[in-house]
Amino acid sequence: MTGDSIPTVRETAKLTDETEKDFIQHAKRYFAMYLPTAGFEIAETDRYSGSMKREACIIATKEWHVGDEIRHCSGTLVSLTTEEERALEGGRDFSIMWSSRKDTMCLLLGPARFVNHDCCPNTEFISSGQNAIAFKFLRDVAIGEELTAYYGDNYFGAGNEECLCATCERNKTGSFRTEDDGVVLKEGLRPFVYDDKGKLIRRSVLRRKKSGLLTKSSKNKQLDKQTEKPLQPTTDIDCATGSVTQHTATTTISLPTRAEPMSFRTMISSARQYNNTNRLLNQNCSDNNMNHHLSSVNQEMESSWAGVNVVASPEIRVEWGITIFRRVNTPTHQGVNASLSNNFGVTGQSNSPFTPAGGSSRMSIAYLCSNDISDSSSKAIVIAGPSSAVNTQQEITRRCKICSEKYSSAFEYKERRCPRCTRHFNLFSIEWPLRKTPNQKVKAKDDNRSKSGKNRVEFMNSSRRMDKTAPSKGKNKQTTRPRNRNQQSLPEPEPSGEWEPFSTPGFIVNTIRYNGKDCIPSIGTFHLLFSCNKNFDCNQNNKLSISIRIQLSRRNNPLGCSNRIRTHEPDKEVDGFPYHNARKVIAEVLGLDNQGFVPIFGPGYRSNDRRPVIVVPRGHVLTDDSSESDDDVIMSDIEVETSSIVSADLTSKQRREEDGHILAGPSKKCKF
Ligand SMILES: C[S@@+](CC[C@H](N)C(=O)[O-])C[C@H]1O[C@@H](n2cnc3c(N)ncnc32)[C@H](O)[C@@H]1O
Repeated sequence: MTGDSIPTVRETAKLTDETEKDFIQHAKRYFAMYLPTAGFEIAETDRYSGSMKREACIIATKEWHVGDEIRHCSGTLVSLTTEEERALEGGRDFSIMWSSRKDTMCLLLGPARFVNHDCCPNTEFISSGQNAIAFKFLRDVAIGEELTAYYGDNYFGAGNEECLCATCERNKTGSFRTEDDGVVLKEGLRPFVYDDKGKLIRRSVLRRKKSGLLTKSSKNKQLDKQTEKPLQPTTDIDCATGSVTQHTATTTISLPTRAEPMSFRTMISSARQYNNTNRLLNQNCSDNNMNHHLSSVNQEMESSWAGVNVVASPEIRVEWGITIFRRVNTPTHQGVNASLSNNFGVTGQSNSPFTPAGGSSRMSIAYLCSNDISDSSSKAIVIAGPSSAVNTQQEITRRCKICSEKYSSAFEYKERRCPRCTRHFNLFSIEWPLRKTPNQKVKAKDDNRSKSGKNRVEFMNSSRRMDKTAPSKGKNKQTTRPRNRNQQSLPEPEPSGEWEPFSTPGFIVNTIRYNGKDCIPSIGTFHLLFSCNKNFDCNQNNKLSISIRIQLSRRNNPLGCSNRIRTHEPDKEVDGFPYHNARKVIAEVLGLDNQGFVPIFGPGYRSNDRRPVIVVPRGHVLTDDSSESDDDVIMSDIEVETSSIVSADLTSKQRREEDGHILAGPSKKCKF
């Protein structure tokens, strides 16, 4: 450590009284996801991107009932200037909403922004303080069910014609309607087809192409906010029968004039605007029908899986519960592929780089495609239907012993657990979807760690924890070693392929102090990033201010990806650490042994390989007092010393070479 005084994040990031408060509040919004009472988690889905890439969604981790409010899944609305709106238009997918209250376009930020739209949603937006929103349940929701809300009548094109929600699928509305595109779509398939060049394309895009509506230039046209048109008729869909009734509403909203039909970001009515529709919709949403639908979907999945074998290349890219790889499949097997579980999402053409449907340049898509799918040199994975002669070299499909979902054995880290349940276990030391409440000591089952009696997590305050743990040995990171050198966990497959350019300037965290002790991250490089909302997220008042991420480089990343340290040569020491269990290593490094540190990833979740992580002592974060969630997270005990990153936009190769070395600019320290 150098220097005595440690500037705070406030100083480093030039926060004012106002923005510092907002900043912390916003960080807490994300941290609240990890409270035992949160009742939801961010998961992944391929529903809204046609199995070509993944998007985030929110799923319930506990049962919710009509009228319940889910306060921890919150978000804030930040007004956008016209310039900002334009800037966002071209590129990344933020949740742009029209707020009638503010009378302006806004960004919805915070975990709430991962709630997807459904025409028959199970939640509705509710106000949760000034500029903040949360959700109220309109139906009972079971564990594992996706939480959805109604964005508006024209969010996904006029009358939501491009909507991909489960209700539209069931009712053959939105993107699932078949009547006017001349493409025969088999029952059960997603609304994606192959175009003349053999590329997989969204049906609505094909339709527009054919009708001459979609031209290159039209894609880039800016939103013309000036044009006011009457709100499209409100549509009531009977979730059960699919019958549609239209009502005319009196409110006006802005509609774009661009030639490209209104697409995702084009139009959202405010939370208030959809309420009437929503109420009507929900009168028609019967749980029985839903359940019936769900069970038929399950059956469909089940039958699609029967006889399906998967042949994987030896090089499979594994990220935190997500495997992304190039795959090949034939159109004749679309039906099978479309029904596969989350781990098998991508459909593409053999030997041809994949082009995202609709030319979308949304962030999540860009990441996934450029990482994996467009890399034509990467090895392919073949999904073959029942009739094919298949080779079951490496992978077999398994059913998770915890959640019963099917997954590929290639993604298995712990015995018979799917990636999601593994991740959950790594985070919370208890099986999905449970979370321990403070003072609850749960013995981990079926896990090596419980056998050794180690790694049981107790919740306690920091003073008790510090009493119990041995002081950190040595100040130098190179000399800090874990106590248990015998601890081993399964090595993971190394990711293949290039890393993405890393474009967010920020800081390298050289040291971490916890409760005044030197806690030097010996493994990997911590990047404390102060990024503006154009990149990830922002707080509610200062639109271009910071969000916090301590990001770990992927190589040697103790917390990112699968929660294990990646070594190129498993079982060898990395900076003096011989084993792979990241959480344990961090705990060791921080002198906290097995008391539990929680890797937290927050803003930017979707950019899968940029897992923003902050290390927060579990005892601090996971209090059970949801009414005072703002005070739950105490970051002040963690101090970090940073160097500014002098170079941005590194290529993956540069990044690999320069990690932690050349990049280091002037050294700074900050304290939360
Ligand atoms: C507020 S975000 C929701 C979170 C999003 N899935 C993500 O990963 O960022 C809105 C975006 O999600 C996708 N989305 C959500 N609901 C959808 C639906 N019913 N149909 C099509 N796309 C949807 C669209 O890409 C939309 O722009």
